[in-house]
Amino acid sequence: MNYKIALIPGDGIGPEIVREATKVLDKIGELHGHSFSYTEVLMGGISIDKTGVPLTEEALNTAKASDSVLLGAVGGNVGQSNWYTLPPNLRPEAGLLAIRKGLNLYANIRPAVLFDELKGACPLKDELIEGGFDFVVMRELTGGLYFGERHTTTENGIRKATDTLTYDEVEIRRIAKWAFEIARKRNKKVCSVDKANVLDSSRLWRNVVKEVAKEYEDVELSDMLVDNCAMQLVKDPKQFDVILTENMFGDILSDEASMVTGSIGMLASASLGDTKLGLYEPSHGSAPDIAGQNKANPIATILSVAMMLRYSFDLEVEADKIEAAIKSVLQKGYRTIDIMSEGKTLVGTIEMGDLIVNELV
Ligand SMILES: NC(=O)c1ccc[n+]([C@@H]2O[C@H](COP(=O)([O-])OP(=O)(O)OC[C@H]3O[C@@H](n4cnc5c(N)ncnc54)[C@H](O)[C@@H]3O)[C@@H](O)[C@H]2O)c1
Ligand SMILES: CC(C)[C@H](C(=O)O)[C@@H](O)C(=O)O
Ligand SMILES: [Mg+2]
Repeated sequence: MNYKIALIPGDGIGPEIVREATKVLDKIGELHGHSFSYTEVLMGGISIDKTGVPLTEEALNTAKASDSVLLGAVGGNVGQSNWYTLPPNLRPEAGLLAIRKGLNLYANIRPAVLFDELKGACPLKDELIEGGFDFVVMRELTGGLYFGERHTTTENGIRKATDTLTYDEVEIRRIAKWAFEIARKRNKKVCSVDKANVLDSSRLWRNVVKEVAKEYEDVELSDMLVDNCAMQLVKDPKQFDVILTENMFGDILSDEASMVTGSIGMLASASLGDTKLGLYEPSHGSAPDIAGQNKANPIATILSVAMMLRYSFDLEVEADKIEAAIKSVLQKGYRTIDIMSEGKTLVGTIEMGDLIVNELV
C-alpha cells in the first residue's frame, strides 16, 4: 500500500530530524511491503522567506490531500529579520497554528515514557523513578488562549496588549472523550488539570469533564490545579496515567514532562481529530542553538513516526518495531548529546538515525 505523506521539514533542526525519520519510514516500508511517498510542504520561517506567509493555502491543501503529515519544527530566526517584530499572524509559529486548525487537529497526545536505559539522563532521584513511568499529556490544541481574540493598543501613551481565553462546552467535551477513551486502553486514570480556583474557562472545563466522566465509570477521574501539577510532575511522575488539559497548560506541562524522560529530544507528539489524518512532530522546537551541527536528537521525531504508523495507518507491528529498534540502540549505549551520560557512546543526529535503521530487520 502507498501512503501519501506531506513532509514539512520547517526551520532550524527541522530538516535534520525529518531526514532521519524518513530513513526509518523507508526502511520499515521496504521490510513490510509499504511505500511512503512524500510531498514537501513549506511552513514556518522558510515559507515566509519564500512566499511571504508562514503557510500558503496551497500548502494547507497539500496537507489536507495527504494521508498524514510529518513535521520537523518551525521558528527561530527568519531570514535576516527578527520574527518577534512580525505581527503574530505572520510569525513562523502562525503556520503551525493554522495547519492544526485547518486540519481540525484538536487532540494532541504527548507520551512521556522513561526508557529504562535513560534513567541516567533523568534528573529525578532513583527512588522516584523506580519501575519507570509512562503517562500521556492529552492537550486540547485548537482552542483557548492561542486562538482567542488578541490585540495591542496604545491608550494615553500606555501600551496595552490583550489575549483572550475562551472554551465552549463542545470543545471541552470532545477532548475529554479522547482522554477517557485513551485512559480506557491504558491504566484507566484521567487527571484533569485546570485553574478552576481562578478562571471561568477552567470552571466550565471541570464541570464538562465531570459530565463526560459519567459515561466512563470504569475510568477514575481526578482534578488537579495546574500549579500543583507542575510540581507533582517532578515530585512523583508515576502517579499519572492520562493528564487532560487545555492548550497552553498542555504546552508548558508537556515540556516539563519531557525533562523527566531525560530530554525534550525524546518527547513525541501526535495531533489528531475526527479522521485518520494526523500531524506528527516532536514536541520540541527548531533549536536554533544547535541547528546545522548534527547534534539534534532525532528520537522524538522517529517516535512520532511510530505514532503515525499506529494511529493514522493502523500499522501496529511496524510501530512496535520502530520503538523496539530505538530501545535496542539505547541499550547498546549510543546517545546524542542531550541524553549523554557517563560511559555511553556519543553520536550525532545522522549516526543515531543510521543506528536505528540498522536495528530494523
Ligand atoms: N512544534 C514546533 O514547531 C515548535 C515547538 C516548540 C518551539 N518552537 C519554536 O522553536 C524556536 C526555538 O524555541 P525554544 O528554543 O524555546 O525551544 P526548543 O525546543 O527549540 O529548544 C529548547 C532547548 O532544547 C534543546 N533541544 C530541542 N530539541 C532538541 C533535540 N531534538 N535534541 C537536542 N536538544 C534539543 C535546544 O537545543 C534548546 O537548548 C522558537 O521559535 C519556538 O517558537 C517550535
Ligand atoms: C511553536 C508553538 C506555537 C507550539 C505550541 O505552543 O503549541 C510549540 O511550543 C509546541 O509545543 O508544539
Ligand atoms: Mg511547546
